[in-house]
Amino acid sequence: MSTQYSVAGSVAIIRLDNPPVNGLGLSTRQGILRDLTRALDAPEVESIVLTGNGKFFSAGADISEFGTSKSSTEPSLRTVIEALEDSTKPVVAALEGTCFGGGLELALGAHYRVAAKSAKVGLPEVKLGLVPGAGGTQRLPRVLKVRTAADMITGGSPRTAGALAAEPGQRLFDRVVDSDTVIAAMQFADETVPSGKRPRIRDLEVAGSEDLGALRAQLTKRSRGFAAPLVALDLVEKARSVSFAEGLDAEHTAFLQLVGGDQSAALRHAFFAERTARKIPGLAADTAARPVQKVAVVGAGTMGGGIAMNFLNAGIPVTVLETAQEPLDRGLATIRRNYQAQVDKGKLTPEAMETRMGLLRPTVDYADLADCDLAIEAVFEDMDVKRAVFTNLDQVLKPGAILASNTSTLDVDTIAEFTSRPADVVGMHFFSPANVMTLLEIVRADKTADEVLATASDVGQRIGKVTVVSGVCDGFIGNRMLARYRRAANVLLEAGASPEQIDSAIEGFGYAMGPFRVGDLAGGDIGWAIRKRRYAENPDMPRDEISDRLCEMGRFGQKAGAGWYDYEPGRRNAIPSPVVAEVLEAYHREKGTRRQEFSPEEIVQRLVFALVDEGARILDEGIALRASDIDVVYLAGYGFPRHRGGPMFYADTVGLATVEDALRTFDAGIEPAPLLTRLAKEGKTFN
Ligand SMILES: CCCCCCCCCCCCC[C@H](O)CC(=O)SCCNC(=O)CCNC(=O)[C@H](O)C(C)(C)COP(=O)(O)OP(=O)(O)OC[C@H]1O[C@@H](n2cnc3c(N)ncnc32)[C@H](O)[C@@H]1OP(=O)(O)O
Repeated sequence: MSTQYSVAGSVAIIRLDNPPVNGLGLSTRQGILRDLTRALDAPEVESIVLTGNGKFFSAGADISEFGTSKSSTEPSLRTVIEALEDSTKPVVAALEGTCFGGGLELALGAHYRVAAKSAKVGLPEVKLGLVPGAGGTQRLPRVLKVRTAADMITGGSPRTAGALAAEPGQRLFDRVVDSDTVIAAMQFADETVPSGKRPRIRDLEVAGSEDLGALRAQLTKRSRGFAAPLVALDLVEKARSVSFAEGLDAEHTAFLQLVGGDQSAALRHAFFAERTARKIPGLAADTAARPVQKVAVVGAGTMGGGIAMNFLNAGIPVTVLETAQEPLDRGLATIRRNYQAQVDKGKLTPEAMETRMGLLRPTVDYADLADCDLAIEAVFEDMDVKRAVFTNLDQVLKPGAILASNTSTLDVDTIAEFTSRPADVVGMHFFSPANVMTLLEIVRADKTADEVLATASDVGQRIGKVTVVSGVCDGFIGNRMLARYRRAANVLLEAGASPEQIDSAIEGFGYAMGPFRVGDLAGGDIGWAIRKRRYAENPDMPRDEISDRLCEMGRFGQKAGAGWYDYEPGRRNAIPSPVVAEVLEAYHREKGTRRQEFSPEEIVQRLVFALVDEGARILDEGIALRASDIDVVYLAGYGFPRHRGGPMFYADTVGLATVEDALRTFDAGIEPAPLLTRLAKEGKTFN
């Protein structure tokens, strides 16, 4: 059983002990009931303390049990919670570390709660496409302001016990301490708990009548088809209008409906996929990451500055190198300005900002990098420039240091050959803005050593990134698939669809922005320059005629006040453009083609299945280690709707045979990826 029982004086202590996070799986639920019975039967025991292991009270229900018989095998979590409530001896929950989901619901079943001020409590079920399913929607509004409870349940973000205890009228915590929480709970049980009094949250009324209309409007606007937050809000509002028992039943019904649905399956897939992506199969068992205590960043531009901030935020000293003092000063000023903006918004204290800036060492001299354990190059995407940088790094860095390139388009194998130590070279592809985007592609070159790969992955996680290993190919995983996605959008445009039709269809699927609104945001000038260079290098290359025409008109997007859409001065809302409409009409007149009509469903299929087809090729070539890694790349780095699980998971839910058939229909000239065809034929899935 996954609990430990002990008695100190007249207090029984039930300690959850189910590594790694005290998930409330069946064995833990059984252990709590067994120990509770033992405490109730022990004449020397007058009160009971329920606690965790210091780092975790509990991370909630065992998510891996959902979909198995264990999750609905008694004792259910509700049964355990009701047993605590009905205990004839007072139960005090001692909350330390993380207390999430079913873990908080368990604590709400205790008669009293003593928490460490730093304890983090939350109901993150919506992030899994669920609602709290063991009374959280009905108990939390009885001990906090309804709006606070609603925000926590519909948003899923945790709060500290210290912050919640400061809320006027809160009845969630009976004590919040800075000292040892279990001892404080024992003392509370011994000295403060009135004999015989065992208050139950379920007997309280929901206090206050705050209007939740504004929250509902906000959730509705942001939902983009994602159901759980609004279902959760309905349940919180129900807590005000029906009996506790009725509310509990409504919650249980809602939970069962959501846990059996596609959106929760997708989000649970995403949760585990991100954690699986950290694991690199095939590494030698004794592979250990090298220590990284000092980092160098070469290039203080937008990417270099953002990359440096990741390490400064993690308390890791950074030496930033530029070729000359002026760009170096400019880069440092940008970093300082970014931190100041966070201070101005109250997201960072001035002291923390100065601490981070104090870890930053600027230089124009490569010799100053000699003591760094990892150097990350973030300079112009030109192989000659990379050669110069890596030649210098190879000359100055100490043996064992790791040389990483942030390149998003160039061959890391080639870059490795610029050095005398190709085994120490790896790609670390950050996404802009590098201090904000969570995805980090770790690019494994042919000669990259196992421990270098492990180190890059480990460092990525230390700075809070979602890391995915990619092999070397043009665009690695994400950008290679993006090129297919954009091509599919252009094919639709050339066949007759408008930018707004395409964008609104994919945004209805759940993307925050469609490809043309993204294009206007990013700006069309850089892409145009790359296309012109490639046209010159390869005259037979098919032209992106419509895009080229808009660029020739100076319509580079928001920065130019016009692009695929028109924009009012100083505003960013995209307005369908008569000019673009005329460009499209002229294009079809010149081609002698009739504009075709496309349903939103077909538009979505064409764009998403193009991602799937390229993902299948990437998987088949071994560029990606797992289909779920591809999903992680698209969820963490490319705005794929999280409640769809990623392109490969989505294809699994649609059915690979359906995907293959559709691809053949859209373009008879393109043979779907062999892996896709093979799996479809065998009735299998990617994940
Ligand atoms: C289909 C029919 C089903 C019918 C069911 C009927 C049953 C009805 C009863 C309903 C009861 C509902 C109870 C409740 O309302 C529901 C829940 O509690 S859902 C879970 C809510 N909790 C969460 O979402 C928290 C998820 N975890 C995290 O956010 C983080 O893990 C953390 C807790 C903040 C810790 O972060 P880190 O320290 O970074 O650690 P990791 O994230 O790397 O995790 C370490 C390790 O643990 C695994 N893990 C974490 N949380 C869970 C979990 N809740 N369940 C299972 N496993 C978990 C994680 O995957 C890692 O594993 P590893 O990669 O090391 O193998």
